[in-house]
Amino acid sequence: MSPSSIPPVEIFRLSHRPLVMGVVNITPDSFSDGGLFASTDHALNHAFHLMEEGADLLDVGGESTRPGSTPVFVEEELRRILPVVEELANQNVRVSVDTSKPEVMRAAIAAGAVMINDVRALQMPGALEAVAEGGVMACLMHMQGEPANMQVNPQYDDVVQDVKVFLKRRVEAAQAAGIPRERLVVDPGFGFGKNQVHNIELLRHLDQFIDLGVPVLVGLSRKSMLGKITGSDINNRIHASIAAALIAAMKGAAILRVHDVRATRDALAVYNAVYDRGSARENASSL
Ligand SMILES: Cn1c(SCC(=O)Nc2ccccc2)nc2c(=O)[nH]c(N)nc21
Repeated sequence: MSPSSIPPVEIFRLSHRPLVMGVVNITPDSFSDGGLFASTDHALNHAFHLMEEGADLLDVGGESTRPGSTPVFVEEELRRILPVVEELANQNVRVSVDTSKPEVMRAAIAAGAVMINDVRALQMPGALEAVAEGGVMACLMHMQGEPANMQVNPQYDDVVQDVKVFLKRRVEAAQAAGIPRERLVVDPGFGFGKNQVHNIELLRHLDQFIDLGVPVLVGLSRKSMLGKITGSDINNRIHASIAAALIAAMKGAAILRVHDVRATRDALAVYNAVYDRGSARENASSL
């Protein structure tokens, strides 16, 4: 495990690109894991497995944001994630916490989280302050509507421009709240209030987000956008996920949020070997 004593911002300066962020769901109804990780032990076992597979950091979530999911109370979300975040941070694992609630942010940061991954882009009252005071990184993601209704009838004038303008405004709001640009990451939010055409458009023009001047995080792994293209069900989307990961990498993504860490790391190693974008570590095995 790399030392987590490295300041959060260093994540992007000391490592190869794109980074691989492994997904650890601690939600009974979590989408692709079907509640396998309902307990702390299951979650920790999975987390350490993902680190062994080569994850650069993990995204720990205690509230499912699947379409139609119902919100979880603060107490329940804290009960789910804190034991996992504390143990992982103690083991020098870089942990991102997927939450929109300021109270959960503050507790997660105190427990050792180095990033807050907010699908609501720090729009909840108190969220900007929690991250600014916590001194950690933040991922600002775009979502249209709420998980309960976001897929009912998503509408955009121009999905790429509309999402880009939203993210630009959130970056500005975060900077105004005292979060420096080097602690920010943006994310178009695939599947969060987007239909198939919107999702494809966003991936095709992902490079448009680079000029926002902050790293871009992408979460495509196993999502229904890929299932619609291949006709594969949720547990058979690894090939499509790898294809999507490489497209995102070619278009400049800096972090990939994935379920299948080893497969993604291997695919990126081939990509980096050809495009020479990896760190010395990537090619060390060939010396
Ligand atoms: C927390 N979180 C999620 S959860 C949805 C999910 O994985 N669904 C899903 C997973 C597997 C299969 C089907 C759907 N997606 C993102 C993302 O794209 N970006 C950022 N930053 N955070 C995210």
